[in-house]
Amino acid sequence: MISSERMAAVDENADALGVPRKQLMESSGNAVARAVRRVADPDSSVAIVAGRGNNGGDAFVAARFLDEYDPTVHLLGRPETISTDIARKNWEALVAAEYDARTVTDSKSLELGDPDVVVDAMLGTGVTGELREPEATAAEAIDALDATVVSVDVPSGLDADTGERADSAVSADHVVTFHDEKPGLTELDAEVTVADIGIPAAAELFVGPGDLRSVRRGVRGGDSRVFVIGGGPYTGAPALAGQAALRAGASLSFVAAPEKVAGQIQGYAEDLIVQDYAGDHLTPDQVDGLVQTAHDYDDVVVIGPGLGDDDETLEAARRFLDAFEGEAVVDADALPVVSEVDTDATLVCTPNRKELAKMGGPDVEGPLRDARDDIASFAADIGHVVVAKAAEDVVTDGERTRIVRAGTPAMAVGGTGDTLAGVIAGLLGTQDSFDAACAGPFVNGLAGERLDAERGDGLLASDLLDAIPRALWGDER
Ligand SMILES: NC(=O)C1=CN([C@@H]2O[C@H](COP(=O)(O)OP(=O)(O)OC[C@H]3O[C@@H](n4cnc5c(N)ncnc54)[C@H](O)[C@@H]3O)[C@@H](O)[C@H]2O)[C@H](O)CC1
Ligand SMILES: [K+]
Repeated sequence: MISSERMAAVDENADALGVPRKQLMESSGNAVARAVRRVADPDSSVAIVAGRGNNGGDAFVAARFLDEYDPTVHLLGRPETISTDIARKNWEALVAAEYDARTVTDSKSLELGDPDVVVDAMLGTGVTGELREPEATAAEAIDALDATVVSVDVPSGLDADTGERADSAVSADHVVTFHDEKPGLTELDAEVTVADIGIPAAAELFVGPGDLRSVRRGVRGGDSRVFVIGGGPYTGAPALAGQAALRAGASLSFVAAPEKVAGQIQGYAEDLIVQDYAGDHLTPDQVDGLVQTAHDYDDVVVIGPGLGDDDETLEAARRFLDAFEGEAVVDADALPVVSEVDTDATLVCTPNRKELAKMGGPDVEGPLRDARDDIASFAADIGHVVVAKAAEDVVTDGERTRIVRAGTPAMAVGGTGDTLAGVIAGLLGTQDSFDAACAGPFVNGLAGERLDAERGDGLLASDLLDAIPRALWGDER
């Protein structure tokens, strides 16, 4: 089962892996032609009714695989209004090859005749709202025919995710959908075929540029604040995490740190708002105040960077996680307490392989990706998202598991885990925790790749900070 949003991301990931959409369209069209052949007799007449998007594009391809039926193709609109170049190229190929390809500029001139089979390729996952003209009249004309209706991807007018039907949605006898079942088709009274269109499994397993589409929309539309609880023996880590969160879209970034080091942390970056508490390390008596602040301001918390593992500090981290009910990234020294608390918070844990074992997860020798099932069952046990960090990261919420290949050996330097924790936190405020956990290491890794390409080795974690926005936004703005 796959949602339209995820389908679009997987399409884009396939493209990035070298399987372009035009190739997918060719496979889609071929699958539609096979379905027509299954329901048609050798002397059947076939009419194709196509819209102006890729749904129509699939049918233009199908026409080329149905030569023996000499199909009539009706494009609902002028060719210059075809909305994608891959669909337009397939239309132009039909015209150049002298198929019976007709353009219908007004619904009254739609002449379907009396075909035995109709291919409904007006609207697929791009449909929005009630059917407009000429699709609405065309849908009624299709339903009025005594023909077998084969719908491309979804019956036109049906929402692929919810199954909601627009008033004049097409009633299909058969549906050929692509790559995976669509939630909106489960209750449909029609024969549904799921056609494999050659999308590599890697397009779903490896986080890719397609996974950033929804993340960008979220960041653009959102407004999140991050609250780093870190610092003590170390001062750089909370500063890197706090700045990385801003670079990934957080609007404000606070750091709560012991007064002994607060000034030093503030000194790293004026962009951080550093709040100090008494002493030189986190102690349990600070916890209530920190929880109150985090709840009052609905902050995404990052707990752990540079915190230190003093017994009192670990007890404080335990109490914080016990009481906190929001979203938090847990990193570094705070990780071992996660499996000791029963928290209502939504956590994203970011252990490296040593920390993974230390927090009760699998003790993995080789590549983490080979142990992804064990890591997934650990995530399911603790009920939180786990980002197990290595050359290739494993991200899992216990059900879904993705691998992040982005990054370079140059990133094996102190502090890149802190920027990662900050990037995830910066995204968490506006994303589902699993999506933020997948996008975070991908963006952090892309930033490292770009810097490595530009400068070669000697990369510093602090160099990543201003490369994060470009990695997140790509050439989109
Ligand atoms: N991996 C895959 O699943 C692949 C799917 N393919 C096919 O692509 C379509 C989705 O194509 P898209 O261009 O995004 O949108 P549509 O063709 O569904 O429709 C957009 C088209 O229709 C117009 N429109 C939208 N709403 C309405 C309305 N209510 N009334 C009238 N017209 C409407 C809009 O203006 C656009 O022009 C998917 O379903 C698959 O069939 C790829 O071909 C291969 C990979
Ligand atoms: K359709």
